[in-house]
Amino acid sequence: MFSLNGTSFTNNSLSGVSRCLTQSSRRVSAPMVVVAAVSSNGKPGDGSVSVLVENALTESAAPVEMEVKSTVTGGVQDVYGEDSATEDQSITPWTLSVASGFSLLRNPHYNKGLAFSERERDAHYLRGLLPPVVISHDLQVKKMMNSIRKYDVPLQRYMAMMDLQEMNERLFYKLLIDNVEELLPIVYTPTVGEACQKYGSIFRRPQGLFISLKEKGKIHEVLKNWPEKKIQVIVVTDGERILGLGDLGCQGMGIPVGKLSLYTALGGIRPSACLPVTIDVGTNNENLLNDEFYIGLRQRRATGQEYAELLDEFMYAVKQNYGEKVLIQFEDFANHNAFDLLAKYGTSHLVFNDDIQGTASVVLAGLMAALNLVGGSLSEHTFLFLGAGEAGTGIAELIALEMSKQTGIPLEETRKKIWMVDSKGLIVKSRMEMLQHFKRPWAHDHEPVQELVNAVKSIKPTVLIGSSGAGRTFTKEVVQAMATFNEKPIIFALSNPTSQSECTAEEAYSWSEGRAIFASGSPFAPVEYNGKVYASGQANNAYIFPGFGLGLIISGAIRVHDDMLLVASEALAEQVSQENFEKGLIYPPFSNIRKISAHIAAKVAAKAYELGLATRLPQPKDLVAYAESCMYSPAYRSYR
Ligand SMILES: O=C([O-])CC(=O)C(=O)O
Ligand SMILES: [Mg+2]
Repeated sequence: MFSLNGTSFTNNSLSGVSRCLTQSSRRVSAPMVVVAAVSSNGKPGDGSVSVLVENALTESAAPVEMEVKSTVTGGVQDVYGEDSATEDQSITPWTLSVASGFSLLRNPHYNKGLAFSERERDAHYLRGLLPPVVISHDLQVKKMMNSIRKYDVPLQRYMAMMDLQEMNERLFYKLLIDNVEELLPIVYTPTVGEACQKYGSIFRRPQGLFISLKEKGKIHEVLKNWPEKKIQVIVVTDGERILGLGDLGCQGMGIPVGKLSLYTALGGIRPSACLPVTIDVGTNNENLLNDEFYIGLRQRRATGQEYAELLDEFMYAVKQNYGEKVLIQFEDFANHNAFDLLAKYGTSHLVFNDDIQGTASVVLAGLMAALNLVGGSLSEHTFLFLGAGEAGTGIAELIALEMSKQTGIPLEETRKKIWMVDSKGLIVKSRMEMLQHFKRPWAHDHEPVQELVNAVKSIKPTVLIGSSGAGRTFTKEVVQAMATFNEKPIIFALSNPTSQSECTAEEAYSWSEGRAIFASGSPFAPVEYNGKVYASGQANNAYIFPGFGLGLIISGAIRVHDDMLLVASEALAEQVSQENFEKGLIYPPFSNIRKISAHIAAKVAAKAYELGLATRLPQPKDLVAYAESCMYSPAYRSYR
């Protein structure tokens, strides 16, 4: 037992410490959690207890350290844990794990490797377990980047990053944040796509929860097996449409893991609040079914009622375990489920489909910015999509909505400025009967047209967007056609990873004689054409979802609304500087992403308050500053 500000606590009631601190200390203003309480003399018994507290929302703000003189009779040494009670009293108030010595070095959340100070080495039984040198966090980053750069193969770099995440979480995030432009293509598209294809062979330790048909009826209990209790964001896939790579079944797990590492690095959500989930209902991928190293259920995909029941059980178990403010991001579901799931759970849960809504918001932002280069308003442009799935129709709908808001013209009319080509050609009224429901709003009056190039010549779009998942479909003829009737054709090749991109940056610039305004879903290196260097933007939902999620969390939003997507687009477009425009860029550099995310979060949160969907009251006055103050920092905490 020990006492703090006149209140006594036992080992297992440390949650009380944070409440006491929150109530009584003037140094602690935001909701705080106790993250470590240790006796500084290193022995059970009398001594002083040093308590570390930090912002309960996102493990942000430099941790406040308080020295508390007290009597420790129960041996409160080397106790680490997190209090989840600050936010939601219904969740188990205190979880603790004991780590010192060797096990502290093996615990990725608390391990600092060679950065443990002399005092910490004494206090935590680390003497002899580490070589004598003590190095700084910055030097650790430099050292790690040095060794990662020695690998020539991107997948090896990916595996080195995953190993680091398992070894020292704060070093992993500092590396990612400090070198975001270099490491994004490793932990995210395109390399994450290859990692998913080979996930069975490279799988080492679970990084998220696998919920398969075997877990039916037990999902509530399965969620309890996850070590973290205070979850704020779940990214879930069923692996049926991983990027543009198709059905990768259970091996799709790389996607939720990658997306959530960006939630932390780019959006400042604390790692322990993130839960990657893969729902395994089987796979229709014959290669995987015949692969002896495949890690998923060896059966064809369950569909219909069996599928719906598993998803339903999952959705309700999530709400039961984590409350109604947990954000569930659907990722890389096939079209036929993605739209239905969003519609079904959009009114009962805080859900967001990144491929439909996140992609839409990022593309709309790029278009808003591109208008600065090409002129005209959104409704003066004509759009043609190749691919009428989640991304294509999601983007189209958001563009139509924005046009309608800007002009007052009804949505049914603004949609007529947008055309789509799918695998059967131009979507036209005569095909209506045979069309899936999400394609129907885009069936306009026109003769049937089979080929994309003929559709381009006939519709004469000012903007061409590829969202088909099929690579190399913007041929020379297509790009040249765009360049004949547009001074500056806007061309977005959104499909991922790079192998599925509709065309390369080099093709877009050379075939349009350097006139295209080009952006792609996966990154391309700058291109030299006729002595001039062209850098293109990455129209990837990674610009939006981290800040969007942060905005929902800091406002305590209970539902996602389309107007939040529109303000997120505006916030992103506002971050494109004059200097960026001068280089022909329509997206800001990723190196500014945390600032960008804070701006997106502030606008999304403001919209949540305006719409009456926010529950965290009162509304902070300066939402940008508040968002920034809530963001997770990978700085090491000192354990004294
Ligand atoms: O993951 C990415 O790079 C973008 C995305 O959501 C997808 O392609 O499905
Ligand atoms: Mg996706």
